[in-house]
Amino acid sequence: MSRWLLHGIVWTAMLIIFVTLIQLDASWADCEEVIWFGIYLSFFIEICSCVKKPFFVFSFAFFSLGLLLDILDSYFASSFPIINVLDTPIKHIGLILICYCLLRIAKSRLSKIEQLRVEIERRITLEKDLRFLAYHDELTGLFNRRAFFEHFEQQHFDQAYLYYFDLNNFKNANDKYGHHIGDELLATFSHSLSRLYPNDKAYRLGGDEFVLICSELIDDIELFKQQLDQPLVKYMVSVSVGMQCLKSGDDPDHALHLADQKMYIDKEANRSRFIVNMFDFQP
Ligand SMILES: Nc1nc2c(ncn2[C@@H]2O[C@H](COP(=O)(O)OP(=O)(O)OP(=O)(O)O)[C@@H](O)[C@H]2O)c(=O)[nH]1
Repeated sequence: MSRWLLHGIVWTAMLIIFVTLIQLDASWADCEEVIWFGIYLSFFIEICSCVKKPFFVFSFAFFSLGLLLDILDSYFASSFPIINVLDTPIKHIGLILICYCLLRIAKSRLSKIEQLRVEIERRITLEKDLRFLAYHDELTGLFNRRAFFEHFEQQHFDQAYLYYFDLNNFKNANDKYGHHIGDELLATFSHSLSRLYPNDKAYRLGGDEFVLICSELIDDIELFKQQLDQPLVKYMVSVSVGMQCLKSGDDPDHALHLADQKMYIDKEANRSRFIVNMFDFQP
C-alpha cells in the first residue's frame, strides 16, 4: 500500500474522531491529543518506509497504542478501568523500546561507517601502490619507461641533458654469479645514480639500460663513470654512457636514439679497453 494512501487513511480517521469529539463536547485537550496522535502516526508511516526493522515497527506501534489508550481513557475508563492502568506504562515502554531500537540502529550504522572508512583507506593505499607500480621499476625503485615518456612530453627543457647508461658485461655477471647478484648490481647502480644526482630524475628503461635527465652538464664524465663503476667492478661490470643535449620540443624517441648511439661509441671504447686490460693480465 502506498504511503500517501496510508496518510490519507490516518488523517481521515483522525478527522472523523476529531469531529465526533467536538460533537460529544469533548475538551480541547482531548481534541488536541487526536491531532498529536495523527502526527505521530504520519511519522510512523514515514519512518517505517525508511527503517524496515520489524522490532522498530513493533515498538512504534506499541507506543501508538499507549497514546491511543491515553486519548480514550476519559471516555472508556469508567467501563474499562484497565485502560487507565495500562495507557501510561504502554506509552513509556513503547518510548523506551523506540529509543533502544534507535540506539541499536545508530550503533550498527556507526560500525558500518567505520568499516567503510577502513575500506576507503585500504583502496586509497592500493591506488597509491598501483600508481607507484605503474610509474616505477619494482626492482630499483627508479621511474620506469612509461614515466620517462610521460615526463618527457610534459617537460619544457630550457637546458637539460639526457644521459643514457648501459651496463657492460652484465649478462656475463648474471650467468656467472647468478640472477640475484645481477639484481643487486642493478639496484646498486640505481642507488649510485640517485645518490650522485638526487635532484634529477633517473629512469630504468628496462634490462640494464638507464636514463638520467640532468639539469646540468656533468663536467668530468670519466670521474662520474668511475663513481658508478666502483661498486660493480668486482663482478667485472662497468658502465657505458652517451649524452644528448635536450631542447624544447625534442622527440623522446629521437633523443633516446641519439644518446644510445653515443653510448655505443663509449661501449666500443670500453670493450677495447677491457680487451687491453685482459691482455695485461696475460702471463
Ligand atoms: N638479474 C637481472 N638480469 C636482467 C634483468 N633484466 C634483464 N636482465 C638480463 O640482462 C642482460 C642484458 O643483456 P645485455 O645488455 O646484452 O648484456 P651485456 O653483457 O651487458 O652486453 P653488453 O651490453 O653488450 O655489454 C640479459 O642477460 C638479461 O637477461 C633483471 O631484472 N635482473
